[in-house]
Amino acid sequence: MTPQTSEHALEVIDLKKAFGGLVVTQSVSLAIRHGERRLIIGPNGAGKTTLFNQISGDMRPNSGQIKLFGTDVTQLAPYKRAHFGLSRTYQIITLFSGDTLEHNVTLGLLGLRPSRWQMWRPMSFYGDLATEARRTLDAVGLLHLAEHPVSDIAYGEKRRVELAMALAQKPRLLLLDEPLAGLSNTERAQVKALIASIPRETTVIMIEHDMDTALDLAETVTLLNYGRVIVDGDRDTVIADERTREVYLGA
Ligand SMILES: Nc1ncnc2c1ncn2[C@@H]1O[C@H](COP(=O)(O)OP(=O)(O)OP(=O)(O)O)[C@@H](O)[C@H]1O
Repeated sequence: MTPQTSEHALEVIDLKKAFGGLVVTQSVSLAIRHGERRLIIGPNGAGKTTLFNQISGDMRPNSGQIKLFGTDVTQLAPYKRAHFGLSRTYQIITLFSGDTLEHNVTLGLLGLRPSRWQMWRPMSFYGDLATEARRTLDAVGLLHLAEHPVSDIAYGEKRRVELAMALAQKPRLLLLDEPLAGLSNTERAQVKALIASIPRETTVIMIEHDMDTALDLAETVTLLNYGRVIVDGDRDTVIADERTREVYLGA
């Protein structure tokens, strides 16, 4: 398939998804430009993660279309979408806790390679990947912990490892699912700075409940409720909108 050019990094067109009788994505359409910083907000259960799952290919919609950089990827498996430059983090940390940070990042990088991880092979076999993994850890200020098991490090540090793994793939489109959840103020500031430093070549879509922090990072905002887009547009307009206050801020 030849990737097409488009002014949009992502287009979601009339997407629908139901779990049995529960409709969680109701005719959702979105258009996100190259380099845009989009925040997705909405109450618990609004369907934010389910929308991400469909964009990443972890879940298939019942109907509708998803286009990455102008190419319809609706029927493609997640790893094929990754080839278009899509990368994501999950709401729940997905690292292997018994393994070292370096090993985890190496595994993440390996996801892009045709070869597969062989447990009996020494790390040195994956020389270039291990070097890249260490560079990745250095970029998020965690190189000194490279040899430590993930179970030894703080929650905020795990979040940074996860983010670093996603960034190491040099994504063109990055989906961040609640990257600030459960962090202390210090950790929040660190992760926020890391997100702010993501280059413009990467389009960023972020789900986040912590509006105080996340709004600074966003240019545009989409408010979801009961699986529907309620308000969509530039940040200040969405925040000032009556419907946002009704749904999200409870005013
Ligand atoms: N695999 C599934 N099977 C059945 N129902 C599901 C499944 N995944 C999500 N749901 C339901 O879909 C609805 C939307 O869930 P989703 O996690 O997308 O919401 P959310 O906006 O991300 O919420 P939160 O802010 O709490 O993370 C919820 O009612 C949830 O229980």
